[in-house]
Amino acid sequence: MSSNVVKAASPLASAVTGAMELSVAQWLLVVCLVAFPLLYEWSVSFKYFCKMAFYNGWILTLAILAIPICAVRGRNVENMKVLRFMLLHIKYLYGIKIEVRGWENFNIKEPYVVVSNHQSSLDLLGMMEILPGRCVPIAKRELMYAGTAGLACWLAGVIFINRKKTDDAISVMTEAAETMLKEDVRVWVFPEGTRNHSGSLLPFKRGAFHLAVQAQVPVIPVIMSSYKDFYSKKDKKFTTGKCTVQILPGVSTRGLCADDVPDLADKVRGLMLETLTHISNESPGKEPGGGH
Ligand SMILES: CCCCCC/C=C\CCCCCCCCCC(=O)SCCNC(=O)CCNC(=O)[C@H](O)C(C)(C)COP(=O)(O)OP(=O)(O)OC[C@H]1O[C@@H](n2cnc3c(N)ncnc32)[C@H](O)[C@@H]1OP(=O)(O)O
Ligand SMILES: CCCCCCCC/C=C\CCCCCCCC(=O)OC[C@@H](O)COP(=O)(O)O
Repeated sequence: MSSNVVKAASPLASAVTGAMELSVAQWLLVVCLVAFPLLYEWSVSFKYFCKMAFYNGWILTLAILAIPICAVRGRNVENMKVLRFMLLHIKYLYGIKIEVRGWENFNIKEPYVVVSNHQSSLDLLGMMEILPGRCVPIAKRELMYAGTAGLACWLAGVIFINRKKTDDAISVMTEAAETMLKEDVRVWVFPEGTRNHSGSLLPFKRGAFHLAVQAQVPVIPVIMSSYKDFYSKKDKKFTTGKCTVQILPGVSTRGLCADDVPDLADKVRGLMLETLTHISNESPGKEPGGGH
């Protein structure tokens, strides 16, 4: 008898469950199709979080494609080209126009050290726009553990340093000076040592300049203009916009020794700060050196 009741109730129960499932699905659909775009347009910070989440998610996804391609060659600086070409389109997805000035300053055959300002993880876009051949960035060790992106970076020869252990970091960079010459490799360093979105430059760490002096290669400063018009982590703002990337002429280190490093670092920082101020304050549409 009781089994009959269960039998009779079960079609009803499954109908109720089905209706509930449907309504949950419908709710999800409403959230996705209506609430999400409304919230996206209405809330500047929601848009910011979505765009940043997609940025990181998309890089992690692209890395899944990049890993097998890079793995064929093993750990090799030539793999940086693969990452570069896979990342170049992201600026279009985000409506960021990048204007590069001073390309000719990269026309040096031998190795050099690139130093650039570091505002946010979006710097990756400016970096990939101009990354010279056989050039690897120096990155904090934590990035190596960023899932698929970390593995892709490792395969592309990114040099990881442990910022918590100065001696280790210095010995990795000293080794890099030898590798640069032996294997004809260029190195990209963010001498501020951390992200800085103040519109100015933090005091420079000296590792990049020791590296250049030890290898006796030029330092090429690269400055990416302030993102303030389209991106602010503090205000949770992320719109479309324009960024100017200026490559400055190389600063020679020939004949310099370790004692000259502080002056070299100060000189390069001065040049970069002047350029950063200049390119970040140009009114939109105005050409460099314009004003007539
Ligand atoms: C398609 C899919 C793609 C998937 C993924 C794709 C993703 C990416 C693609 C690749 C792109 C990756 C981009 C990654 C960007 C990441 C950027 C970063 O992580 S920035 C953070 C790390 N970088 C740095 O920190 C570099 C700058 N730092 C330094 O140069 C530092 O000096 C140091 C790290 C070497 C040491 O720092 P610290 O422990 O703070 O000590 P200091 O006070 O700076 O130095 C102590 C003294 O030592 C002297 N010194 C420094 N270096 C050397 C050296 N090489 N030789 C001799 N002496 C050295 C220094 O001058 C100090 O002495 P003093 O007397 O005070 O001058
Ligand atoms: C399964 C593990 C999942 C891990 C998820 C990690 C999510 C990260 C995903 C993608 C990585 C995007 C690569 C961006 C490269 C830019 C790196 C960057 O800008 O690092 C910051 C560093 O320069 C300075 O660090 P701090 O400002 O000192 O802090």
